[in-house]
Amino acid sequence: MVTLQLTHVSARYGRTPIIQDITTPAFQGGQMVALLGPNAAGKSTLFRRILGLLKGDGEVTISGTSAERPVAYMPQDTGARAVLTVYESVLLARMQGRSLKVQNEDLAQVDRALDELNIAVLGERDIGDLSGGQRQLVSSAQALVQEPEILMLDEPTSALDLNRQISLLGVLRRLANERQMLILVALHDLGHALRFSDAAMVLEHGRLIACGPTEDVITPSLLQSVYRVNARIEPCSKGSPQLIVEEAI
Ligand SMILES: Nc1ncnc2c1ncn2[C@@H]1O[C@H](COP(=O)(O)OP(=O)(O)OP(=O)(O)O)[C@@H](O)[C@H]1O
Repeated sequence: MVTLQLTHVSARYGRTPIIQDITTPAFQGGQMVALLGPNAAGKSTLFRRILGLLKGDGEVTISGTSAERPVAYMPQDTGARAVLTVYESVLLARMQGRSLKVQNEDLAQVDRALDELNIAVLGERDIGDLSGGQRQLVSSAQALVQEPEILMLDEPTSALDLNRQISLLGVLRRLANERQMLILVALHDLGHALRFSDAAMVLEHGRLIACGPTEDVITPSLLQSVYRVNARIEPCSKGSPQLIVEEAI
């Protein structure tokens, strides 16, 4: 099974340190891990460091994989401008790093990714003509179609309506289990993190200040000190934890 572990990981832009000394337990395939923290905490920077796009001290250890490209990444900026249809753009994402010849399996995986995300009807549309939310779902499909063992998504729900936010996170949750895929997902909605993720990591000013089972990590005191809101967490009638925000402080 794939695992990902960070040991004293740092990253900088030029001379400015952004991420500092991050050490995590070994996250495993099948887990959904929420990457949390306020704006500018360093979430996207940590993704880039894990991908090897940024250098820095420390070790990013990925083990238990035989794939040449075990990681797929959906960046936050999904400003797609190429003149491609949705189907072509997802197929192109699939073919990155593979042989040039498109096999039936590649086409089947494109259909599967579009179906999973409920966007098969958009297949023939030009990506440049899509709405922001539609484009964001296509970006998720572009990452998913690569059949990664580790899937990293940077705020994949930020442009989606409520139905699609819940649907997407539910699909990801299921796929993590079915494919024993490790999903790392940056989220601003802590209610979604509570509902869908097994574990959470919280960054503040580039440092990891909490990491563990989500319900242990998202507490009223963390909400106060890191997110600067007064909030409480109460079970809903079905027993799952709900976040109730009272005020910004
Ligand atoms: N290319 C860059 N060059 C220099 N500084 C950068 C660069 N990209 C990001 N930063 C800085 O690094 C810090 C962390 O940014 P990052 O995008 O990782 O935060 P984030 O937690 O993903 O934020 P958000 O929730 O707003 O998306 C910020 O202060 C940002 O201004």
